[in-house]
Amino acid sequence: MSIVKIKDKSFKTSIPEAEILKKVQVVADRLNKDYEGKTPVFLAVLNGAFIFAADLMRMITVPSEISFVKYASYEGTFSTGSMKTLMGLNQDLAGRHVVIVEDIVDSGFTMAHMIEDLKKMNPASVEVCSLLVKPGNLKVDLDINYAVMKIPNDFIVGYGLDYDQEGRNLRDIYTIVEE
Ligand SMILES: O=P(O)(O)OC[C@H]1O[C@H](OP(=O)(O)OP(=O)(O)O)[C@H](O)[C@@H]1O
Ligand code: HPA
Repeated sequence: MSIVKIKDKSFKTSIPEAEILKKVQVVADRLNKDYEGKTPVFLAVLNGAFIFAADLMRMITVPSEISFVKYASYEGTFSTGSMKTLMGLNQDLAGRHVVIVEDIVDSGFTMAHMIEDLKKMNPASVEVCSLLVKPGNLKVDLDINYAVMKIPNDFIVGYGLDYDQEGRNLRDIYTIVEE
């Protein structure tokens, strides 16, 4: 086990890269079977999903497209507190089979919001493919058809996920060490 320090916190190895890749392959195999003949559009959510998306897409063998989208927050200028807007989507999703590629579903609010936004565009279907899910922290009712791994509620970094924007480049996934 190795320990890394990022800013004021320490993290220990919890899921090595080789194990992650084996599990991503299992989900990629399912996607290849389920989306045969459908030419899905994968929508990867920046920033966190960039590494997962790169590995997953190289395991996808059916004809498909990928786009990268981002939620931009505008805080403090609305009476409701904060509002998030989907950015970077520049293609018509009407009638298309959409697969959202996400690094983590934690409370589930981001995914619930995104599914709602996408459904307004009349896609043929919308499914979620998330590297990680924290079932113990879900605050909304979500159907995550393609979850690579389920993990406890602890804060994690690495393989695209950050702590205060750092640590995304770590190859393995690390869990916070409570002091
Ligand atoms: O289920 P939730 O509680 O909504 O949390 C999950 C979201 O939080 C993280 O994104 P973040 O806004 O930190 O941006 P990032 O991808 O740039 O790190 C992560 O990438 C998910 O999109
Ligand atoms: N780590 C990093 N980013 C996150 C997490 C986490 O555990 N949950 C939601 N975004």
